Amino acid sequence: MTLRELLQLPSTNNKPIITVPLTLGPAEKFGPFTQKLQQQNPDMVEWRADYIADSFSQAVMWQQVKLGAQNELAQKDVSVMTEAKMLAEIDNAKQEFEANWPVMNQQIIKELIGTVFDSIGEFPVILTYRTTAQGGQGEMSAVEYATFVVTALYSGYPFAAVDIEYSLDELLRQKIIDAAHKVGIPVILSYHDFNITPKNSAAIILDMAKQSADIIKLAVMSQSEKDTQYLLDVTKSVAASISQPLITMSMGDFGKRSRIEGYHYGSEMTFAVLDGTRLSAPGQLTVIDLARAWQQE
Ligand SMILES: O=C1C[C@@](O)(C(=O)O)C[C@@H](O)[C@@H]1O
Repeated sequence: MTLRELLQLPSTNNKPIITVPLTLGPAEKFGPFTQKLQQQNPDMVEWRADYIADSFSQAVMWQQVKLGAQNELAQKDVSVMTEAKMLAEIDNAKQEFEANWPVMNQQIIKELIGTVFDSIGEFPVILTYRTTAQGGQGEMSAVEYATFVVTALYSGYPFAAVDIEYSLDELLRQKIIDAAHKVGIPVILSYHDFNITPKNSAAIILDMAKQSADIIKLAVMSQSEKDTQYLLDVTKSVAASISQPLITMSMGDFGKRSRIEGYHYGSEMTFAVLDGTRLSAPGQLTVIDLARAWQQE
């Protein structure tokens, strides 16, 4: 089965799936992104939740509640004794907040996802949260991260796929895979190396293909034309020998070629940006650049 078929995307040409990362933070508006998205019309959007979700974490939300209560108190004209008593009460309220957090967290995550789906309309969405250790922006612990992703999967919103990193703790990884499969969402198992192109890239892909994931992705840093050609050759040599669709790319300037030509070697998706300022990985081209390069093939 091709990746297009698996993700139920219409097939308009023989080109790979173009996915645009959505990397908006909490203070940013969706409008300009949505407008460009509709103009440029890629196949999919990858919601990089790590750019925004931490702003709604338990610690951040408690700080907001606490600050609100403290500000209210500061405006009241109360004695030192009363103030001390009320401050102690705020601290007690923390326990109540913690007890209520799981339900609040579910509601917050659902609202956040609702905003994303409302903003990008009909475009299929890949859910990705990547921690700083995995090359992303997220600061959640592995457990918080897994809770976030599983909650998002169970939110009822129809994600087209979920992306998880191969380096994630195996038990947590399986928990996410099981949750995704329960609600019929395909899993992209990803491997990133932001420094080099590992010499054993083929073995890494074959190893990942043994896991119960539906799509395999490898993104590695290219430091030379040779690295990029190696990655393309590896892609060609393993794409047919694994049962899942494969996505590969060389990151960095040397790797740009792989984002254009990868599909000739068996990579079925390429990531591109709507404008040159919002890269989610080094070396990404714009959708317009990609189209131009394909016209010249
Ligand atoms: O895994 C990938 C590929 C990527 O790292 C790239 O190099 O284009 C960009 C990420 O947003 C995405 O999750």
